[in-house]
Amino acid sequence: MPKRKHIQEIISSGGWKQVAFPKPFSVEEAGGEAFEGLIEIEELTDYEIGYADQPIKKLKEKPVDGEDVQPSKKKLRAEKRKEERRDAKKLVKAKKLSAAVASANSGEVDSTAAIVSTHPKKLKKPPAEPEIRPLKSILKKAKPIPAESEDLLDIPVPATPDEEGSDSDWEDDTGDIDDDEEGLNEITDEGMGEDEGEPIDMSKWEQLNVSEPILKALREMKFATPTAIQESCLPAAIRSRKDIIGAAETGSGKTLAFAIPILQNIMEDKATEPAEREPYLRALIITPTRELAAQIVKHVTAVGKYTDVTTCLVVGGMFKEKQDRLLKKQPDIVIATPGRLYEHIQNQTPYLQTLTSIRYLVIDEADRMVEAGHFKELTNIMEIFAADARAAAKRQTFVFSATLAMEVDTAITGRKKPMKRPAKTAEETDRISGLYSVLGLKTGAKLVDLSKPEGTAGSLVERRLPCTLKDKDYLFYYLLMTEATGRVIVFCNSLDCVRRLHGVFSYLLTETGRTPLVLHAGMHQKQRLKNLERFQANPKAVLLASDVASRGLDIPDVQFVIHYQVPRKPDLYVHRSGRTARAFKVGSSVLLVDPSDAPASEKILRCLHRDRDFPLVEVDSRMLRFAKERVDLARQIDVVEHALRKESSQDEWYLKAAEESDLVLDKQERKKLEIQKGDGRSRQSKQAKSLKRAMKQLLAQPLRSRMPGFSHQYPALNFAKQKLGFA
Ligand SMILES: Nc1ncnc2c1ncn2[C@@H]1O[C@H](COP(=O)(O)OP(=O)(O)OP(=O)(O)O)[C@@H](O)[C@H]1O
Repeated sequence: MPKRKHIQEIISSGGWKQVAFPKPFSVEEAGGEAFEGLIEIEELTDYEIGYADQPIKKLKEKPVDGEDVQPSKKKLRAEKRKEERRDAKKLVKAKKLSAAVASANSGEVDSTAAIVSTHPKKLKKPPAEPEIRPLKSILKKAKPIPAESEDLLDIPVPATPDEEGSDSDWEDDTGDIDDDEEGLNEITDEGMGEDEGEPIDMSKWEQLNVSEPILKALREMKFATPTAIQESCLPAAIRSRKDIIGAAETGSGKTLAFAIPILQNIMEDKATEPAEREPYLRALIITPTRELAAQIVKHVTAVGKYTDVTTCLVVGGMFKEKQDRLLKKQPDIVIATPGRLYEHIQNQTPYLQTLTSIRYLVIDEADRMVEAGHFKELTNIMEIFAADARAAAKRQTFVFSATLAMEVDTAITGRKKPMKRPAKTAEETDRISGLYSVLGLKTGAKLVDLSKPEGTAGSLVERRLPCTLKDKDYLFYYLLMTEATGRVIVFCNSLDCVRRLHGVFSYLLTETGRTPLVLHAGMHQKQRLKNLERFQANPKAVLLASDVASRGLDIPDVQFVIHYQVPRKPDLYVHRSGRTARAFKVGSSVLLVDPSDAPASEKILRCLHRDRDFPLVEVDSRMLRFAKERVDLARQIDVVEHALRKESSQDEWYLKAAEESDLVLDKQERKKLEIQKGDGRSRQSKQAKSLKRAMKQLLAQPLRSRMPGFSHQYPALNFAKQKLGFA
């Protein structure tokens, strides 16, 4: 319904002028009684109307060129009339206010006062009269007033919806609306600029000394509060510039716990250094995987968006020449994997020749980085750093991981009763103290260990599904069909396992819109990144991965992690599971435990201080039957497709070899090969087609209609327990 417009005032610079009628005026014709007694009709010339929602800003005066602008007599009369009206209004308002105050003091509710409070527009006045201020603005601004200074306007009148946003003073008070006049008026009409969203209170970050450019980015990212690890690390890292050893659960924001101090400290360094100083490499962040390095670049760039700090990614699988070009731009921070970084050092890439003088060093996933036998290059790099003692003394080092404080080398046999973990100091913790010497940490480093004995994220739901090797695929698909229906990461211990699962489930999952993607170290880097992008783009995607994806990857909304094979090391279990339940969101992890996995599973429980096994996944036997039916068909398709692929590649190889050695194949041989190339005529090809048709039919049948009475609630029947004798 259109809003009725309230006329606030009419200002005229003209005068009243008689309206002439072409014929004598007739009361009857004009509408009868309403016009009785009418003598003449006059119209007001040259006026402007002010509506409640559109007040008059200023009367426009149009001076004639070369003339002094003198107000006409008519104009002066109009001004006078306007002033008289204003005075009269003020008087009425003042009386009403006095009445309101009197009634407020006496505890009575005065209806007149209520009207005043609900129509603050009527309190509007020219700026020259500050003694009458809109109630709402006063109430909003009201601070406790000492008894003796209480004045007439301190009336506790609640705001009404009508008042909301109807007064520009009120909006000025909020302090977060553009103070442009036009804008204010627009917002007044719409009511407090709802589109702007709630202002974000960043005071928690401010208390940690985070500077404005970083605050601005955090505000945009809607990160209103620091996480516990950030809260604990930032003061020591920013104010005291201490070395930091940080351990906290997966997905708890460790990246920003080092990224913010580094950005902030670099900004401060730049501000205090002579402007003419040549750019130099200030910080180095080393991570175990390329994907993680690329992700850290993104995080640092996002939070450093409003700073002048620059970054560069240096990882394997990228053209070295391109990296050389990027390094020539003299970035402030290099984020690298150890192998490629060391290659650059050996090749004497000019910008990295000043590497030892870096002020900030981060070793992310540090426990993995210093593991014996891994990252030999890192040891070499650390030796280069250690050689310059003066630079080392000035350097601030950050060492982070979710499993930094975990004792992972517990023997597989002989389950011990979990012991209460004693509090650790930096030097007491074996794994951590090892880092001191390897990474050249200074004494007095701040140890922030927020990791819990149970190791995994608090918001993670952990379960297990015992199975035989034969049933593993069925139960795996059962999970994908029933519970793990969102974005899922499936971890395997070997590349062979990843490849096999991809083969078996490729067609089946693709048909249900969940094309499985693979990620392992044996792939081209470009394909790795592409698959990760595709995984992030599909909310139902399934990623079949090796442990290259287990650490650090922060993919939003991963609903489920399935350990198709139990990891052989407990810290890997923590990291794999940590790809879900990130940033305190809920997520699930299931261990598929076949008999060969049992010892590793035991080890995990022991290391993570669990006194009982993970709870079991409940399995609905009827649903499992459908899973079996589909998986069996999928396996057949895989066998035939595999044979086809093999044949086709053999033929191609044969033809190519024949071509290269100028062998002339006779017609018959060529024909035979072409038939076998599988263009729909070969036996396997036909078989594959018919199997796929069968699969389509199977998938087209809604599960519910095939199971009368099935309610999609899983009855408490545990097929696995019963069938496999784990009950
Ligand atoms: N203060 C914050 N408020 C809200 N979200 C945050 C905050 N800090 C970080 N995050 C988000 O939380 C997620 C996890 O952060 P991050 O990747 O740094 O975790 P992590 O502790 O390094 O995990 P992992 O141990 O697996 O490497 C990211 O998406 C990050 O953007």
